[in-house]
Amino acid sequence: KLPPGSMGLPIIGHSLSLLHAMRANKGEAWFHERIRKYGPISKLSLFGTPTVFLHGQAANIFIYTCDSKTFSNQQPASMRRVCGEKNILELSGKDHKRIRGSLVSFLKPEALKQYVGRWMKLESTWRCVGMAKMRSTYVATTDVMPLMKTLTFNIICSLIFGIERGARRDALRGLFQNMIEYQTILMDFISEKRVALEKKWCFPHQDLITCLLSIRNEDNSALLSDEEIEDNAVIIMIGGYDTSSILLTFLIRLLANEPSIYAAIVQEQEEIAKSKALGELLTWDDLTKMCTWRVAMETLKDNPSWVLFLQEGPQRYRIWRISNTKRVATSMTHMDERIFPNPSKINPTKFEQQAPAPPYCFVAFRGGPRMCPGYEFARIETLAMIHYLVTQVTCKLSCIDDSFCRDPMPVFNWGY
Ligand code: HEM
Repeated sequence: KLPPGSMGLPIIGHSLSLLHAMRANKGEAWFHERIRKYGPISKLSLFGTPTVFLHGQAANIFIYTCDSKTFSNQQPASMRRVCGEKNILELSGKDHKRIRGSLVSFLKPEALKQYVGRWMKLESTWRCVGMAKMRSTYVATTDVMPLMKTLTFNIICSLIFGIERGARRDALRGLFQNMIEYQTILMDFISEKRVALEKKWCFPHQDLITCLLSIRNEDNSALLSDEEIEDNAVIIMIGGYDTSSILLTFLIRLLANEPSIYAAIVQEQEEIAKSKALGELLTWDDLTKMCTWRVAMETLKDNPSWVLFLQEGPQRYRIWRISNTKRVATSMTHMDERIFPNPSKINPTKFEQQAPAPPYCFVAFRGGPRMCPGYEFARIETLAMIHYLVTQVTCKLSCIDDSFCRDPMPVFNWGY
């Protein structure tokens, strides 16, 4: 039996109050209040659909490991139109395993290690966006989010297409706003790279596209179709661009707000910089030594940047007898006192001092068979960026208002 009020107003349900809370960046308080009133599992009506609210480690394990008949990972129709039917988020079973295996063969640490030097040449990226010019003691914070977007876009272009500068990359950035044209240019890239591979003008692990084109079945036929490569290059661009730029923006905001954390990070990064000869690049070993990633994890704990859409599969999920379950909140475990004591206090040593969090409780990168395959790439990208940032410029907030709202991704009120 449902507690009175748990479903909200007829038709509207709780949509307006949740939207209002999210826009005011009080979404978390809204969810806490719900847990307090109705417990960790409750039913509500959101955006015209009956919805289940689940909270806790067991709920996360269930959501992240159940089969696609219970919940499918399908994205909303608008997202499907943009990313195509063959993108990894839409797939399940053998197809999901095949595509994921191909992506992971390029994104796993052993593979990334070979490219770390190339990608870590971020100084050139900084120069491209005029960062080097800002060697003063002051960065205009209104520029942080767009700047991070430019930088992460450039890096992801290097990862997917192997292009590091030039008019073609600039054109891609403009086209990314218009997906149809972007997809056309992507198909051109796939054809060009196929020819380049045949003529041995490039090597198979040069970039993501050459890697995916080179993976073969036992009979030497291609493992992935062009459509699969195209759709997954789009999803990597979307998955690895907004998320990383949002993480970096939150991290820079944190450094500007927390002088002691900032000082510790500057000290760590300057020691690494001093140990290098002039022009020597960061290495994989440098990155693994950096405690700065713990601060990034704390930032992600507070601000997960991914919205998860799940849909009920053909087999109805009977416990709650919900006919059309649409959205599930999973990151509330980050704020659970019993799992992360004093959860909203940013303390980078927390991950060091405490026993590791129980599985499926820190879920900024999800968990289980669909856990983010870009985790290691996001880690090296973030660390390299912060290394160059704190050793070259000083971060200060230039305005008092550093608030943001969720739409549903974070939108920084001072950012655009
Ligand atoms: C701070 C950075 C990042 C965060 C917080 C993040 C977070 C996530 C999360 C929560 C998921 C699960 C989505 C779901 O449940 O449907 C996911 C999936 C995924 N992410 Fe990331 N991600 C980040 C960076 C990246 C990067 C850099 C790449 C690629 C280079 C990437 C590629 C993907 C892909 C392909 C999936 C789908 C995996 C699958 O369905 O098997 N992500 N990510």
